[in-house]
Amino acid sequence: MAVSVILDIEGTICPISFVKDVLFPYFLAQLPDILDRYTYPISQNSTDTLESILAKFPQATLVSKTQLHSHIKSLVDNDVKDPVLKELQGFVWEKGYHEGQIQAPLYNDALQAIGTWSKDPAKNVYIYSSGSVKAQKLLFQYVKPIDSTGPVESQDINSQLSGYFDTNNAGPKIEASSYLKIAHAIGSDPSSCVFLSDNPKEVDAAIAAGMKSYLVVRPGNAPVDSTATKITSFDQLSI
Ligand SMILES: CSCCC(=O)C(=O)COP(=O)(O)O
Ligand SMILES: [Mg+2]
Repeated sequence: MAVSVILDIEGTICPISFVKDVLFPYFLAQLPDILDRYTYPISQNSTDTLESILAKFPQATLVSKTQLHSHIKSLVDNDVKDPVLKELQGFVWEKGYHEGQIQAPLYNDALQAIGTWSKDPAKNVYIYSSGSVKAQKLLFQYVKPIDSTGPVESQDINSQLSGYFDTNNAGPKIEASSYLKIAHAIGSDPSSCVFLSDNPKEVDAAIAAGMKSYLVVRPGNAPVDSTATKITSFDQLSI
């Protein structure tokens, strides 16, 4: 039976430091200029893509640039996996990736395994991240091996992936129902799915849905208390 491998991103295939030290600071640096483009309160009927995303933040925060900035910054500072923030971040990071300021460092074992699995007719690789589908596609368009030094040409590995899931199209990552939804969407029985993540609550939710799931432990990840089977490299998997 075909195996569907479903991968988390941050802390699983790329370091948390890439998100915290590169993506988030880039986003926060762009934010004041982006908020300057609009008049306040933010319109609920705008045809402008970014303004229509901003309009989804709580109404009370839309009254002034200062209040909206402070709300968004607090979500980022506290690493809140807020779907509206994640949608906005995808659009803001786009410029950084396209202009060559951002490249995504992927762990070598993950990069190699994705390449190998994608060539195997009995395996498909999917992504399930809190980052929006737009942000996921950008990240996989501008990949570099984690150990590369100096400027390297980005690799676009989107063709190796069979589908993308986020909290908008699948639901919260710590609920079993989201994993059942993904299995249904990709036409796989949960028992044929393997989910890999650094978050024990996500691993537990996938197992509760009937999937196999492993906790990925990477350098820089916070210590976790979990009874789930742990791996430190995708090389340790036999799937
Ligand atoms: C692909 S978007 C960048 C990462 C991000 O914003 C995020 O929240 C990642 O969370 P994950 O579910 O992949 O741990
Ligand atoms: Mg993660």
